[in-house]
Amino acid sequence: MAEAVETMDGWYCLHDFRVMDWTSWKLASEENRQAAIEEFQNWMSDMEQVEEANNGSQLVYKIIGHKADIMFMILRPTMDELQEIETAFDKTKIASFMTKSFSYLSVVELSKYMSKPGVDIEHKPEVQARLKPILPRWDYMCFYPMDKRRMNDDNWYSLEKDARSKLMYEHSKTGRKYAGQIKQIITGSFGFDDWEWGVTLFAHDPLPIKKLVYEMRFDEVSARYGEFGDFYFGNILEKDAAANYFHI
Ligand code: VOV
Repeated sequence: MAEAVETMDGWYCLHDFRVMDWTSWKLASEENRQAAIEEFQNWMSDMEQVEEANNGSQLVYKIIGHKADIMFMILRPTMDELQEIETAFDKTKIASFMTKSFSYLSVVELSKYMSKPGVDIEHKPEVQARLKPILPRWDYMCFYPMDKRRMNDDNWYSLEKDARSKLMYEHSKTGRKYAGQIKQIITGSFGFDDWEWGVTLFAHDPLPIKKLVYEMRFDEVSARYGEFGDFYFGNILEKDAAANYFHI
C-alpha cells in the first residue's frame, strides 16, 4: 500500500465569493449606499488590524466575468474565526445587496515531499511564515480547486511515495521558473470541501499566470493526475478604492 506523505498545516482559509445585485444597489438611496460603503470600509479596517497583529490575513478581489463580483480570501488561526467573519459580513448592510455564489474552505498546507527524513522543518521560521502567510497585495489573483486523479492506472493514491516525490520535484522545478512573478498558496481541503486542494496564485501581471498553468499542464503530475474545477480571476480591491468601485 502506498504511504501518505505528512503535511504541515497552518492558518485556515475561506475563499468567499459574492455576486453584487447592482439593480437593488442602484435603487437604494444615496444615504443608504454611503452608509453601507462606510460600514464595509470599517469592516476592512478591523480586519487589517488583525493582520497587523499577525493573527491572520485577508484580501479582497474584484472577480472578472460572471461567476462572481467580489472574492474575500480570509486566513485565520481557527476555523471558528472564519465562521464568525462570514456571519459578521452577512450582517453588514452591503451584504444585503449581494448573493453568495461559491465558497471554498481549506487550510494552508505544505507537504513534506521535499524534506529529508528525520529533519524537523516544521518549526523553522521560514516554514512557519509560509504556513501563516501575510497575503501579498499583488494586483491579480487566480483561484481554482483541484484533485489528484484516481482512475484505472492513473491513481495518485496508489503510487509509491518515491514516485510521487519525483513527480512533485518536477512540478516544483516548473514552478520555480516563475519566482518573483507568481506567488502560490496551496491549501488542503480533504474533509473540508468538495475538492482536495485550493490553488491561489498571485501576480503583478495576468499573463505569467496563464503561462505557468499552461506549462504545468505538461508536467506528468498535472497531465496524468490533475483534475481541475472552475477558475476565478480577479483584480485587487483595496479599502480606499472601495468607494469608487461601489459608486453609482
Ligand atoms: C508558482 C509556482 C509553484 C511552485 C514553486 C510550486 C512548488 C510546489 C512544491 C515544492 C510542492 C511540494 C511541497 C509543498 O509545498 O507542499 C508543491 C505542492 C503542490 N502544488 Fe505546487 N508549486 C507552484 C504552483 C502550483 C500550481 C500552479 C498548482 C496547480 C497545478 C496545475 O497544474 O494547475 C500547484 C499545485 C500543487 C499541489 C496541489 C500541491 C500539493 C500536492 C500534494 O500531493 O501534496 N502548484 N508545489
